[in-house]
Amino acid sequence: MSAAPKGNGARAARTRGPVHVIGAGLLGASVGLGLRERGIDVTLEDLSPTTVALAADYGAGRVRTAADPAPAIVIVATPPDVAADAVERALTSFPSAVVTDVTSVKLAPLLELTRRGVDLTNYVGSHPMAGRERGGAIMARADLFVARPWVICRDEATPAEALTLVEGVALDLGGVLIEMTPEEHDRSVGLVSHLPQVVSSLLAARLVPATEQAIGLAGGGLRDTTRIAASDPELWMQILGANREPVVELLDAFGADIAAFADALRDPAQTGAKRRIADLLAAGNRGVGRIPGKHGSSERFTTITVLIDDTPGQLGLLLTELGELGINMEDLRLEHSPGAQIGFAEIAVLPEVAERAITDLVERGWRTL
Ligand SMILES: NC(=O)C1=CN([C@@H]2O[C@H](COP(=O)(O)OP(=O)(O)OC[C@H]3O[C@@H](n4cnc5c(N)ncnc54)[C@H](O)[C@@H]3O)[C@@H](O)[C@H]2O)C=CC1
Ligand SMILES: O=C(O)C(=O)Cc1ccc(O)cc1
Repeated sequence: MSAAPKGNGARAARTRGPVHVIGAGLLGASVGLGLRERGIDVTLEDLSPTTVALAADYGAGRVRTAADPAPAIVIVATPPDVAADAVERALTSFPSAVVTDVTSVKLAPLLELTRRGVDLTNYVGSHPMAGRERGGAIMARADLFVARPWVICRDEATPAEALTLVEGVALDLGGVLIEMTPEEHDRSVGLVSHLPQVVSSLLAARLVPATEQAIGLAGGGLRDTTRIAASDPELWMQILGANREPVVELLDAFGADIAAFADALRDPAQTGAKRRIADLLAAGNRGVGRIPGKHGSSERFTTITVLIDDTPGQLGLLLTELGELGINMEDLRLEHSPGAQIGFAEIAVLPEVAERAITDLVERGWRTL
């Protein structure tokens, strides 16, 4: 658990409670923590009494009792395979409330609710594109949604007041609103979230039989491409199962790319093989250039790498000296060299100050890469 950054509370909250959260794990408790920081009354419910008590202990809200007034808004944050059940139950139990859910897939729960004939006037599906590898209330953070996209799936029948309530919660939590149809949403997350999860997991699975010696050589490249392989297999089985059509299509296309790449590499002497390899690698450059940075895709940063002794105080000293030099640090990442008392501080700065930053740091005795 961690506190929200200062400043999110400067603007008056849009949301009027009580807000009721069903499913007090990572997403539910993070919603609760963020809203509580804005002073909004939050009640919690979970299948697990221990989880709900834990989330309440952390300050994500209070456990709902029969004496509580009806909520104005209900947020369903259960696993995907019970999301439709929980939404239906919420709409029935709290007929005056607007109900949203944060499920990672949007079409399957909607189709299931429609198939059951549930009146969906008060339901607006949504999905914050923010998460962590590990679930559970213990991993929750009030600032999880800050500056992250929050997809809202409304349709022409959605009442304006219902939309305003759901958007208000997303904005109060620092999210950036994006409107999409459930189909657009599922195809988009298939590409930017679900395919990467499968690729990362399969890549990391290749490491299982590797020797200790080979693993010992691992660096940033492997870490970057396998971070999300640490995600919860049960949750991902549900997400992938609920979005299987777009994901299978993407996997087939990706498999064809891999096969084409391997064919070209197998016989690089054949005419055009080198060009095919270069074209695929260059397309990767263009693709990665399209991923939005924290200031949007148009402004990207230059990373400078500074070697630091892996001893207390060194990083603090580096940051102080950067401040003295008037260099604004946009992002920071730390890497440790296995087996050596040395670390690498990767500092993102504006491209126009990168050269000066390196010169000035070297002048002060720092080693850069
Ligand atoms: N983990 C992530 O990175 C993200 C997850 N999501 C979505 O958020 C939802 C929740 O995911 P997490 O918070 O990661 O999972 P989690 O496992 O941390 O929390 C889910 C909670 O729901 C509870 N629960 C299960 N069935 C329930 C029921 N019928 N009624 C009440 N509570 C019930 C569980 O006991 C658990 O505490 C999922 O639908 C997921 O697709 C959305 C964005 C990111
Ligand atoms: O790690 C990341 O890149 C994420 O953003 C995690 C994530 C996982 C599942 C979601 O439905 C949304 C976001």
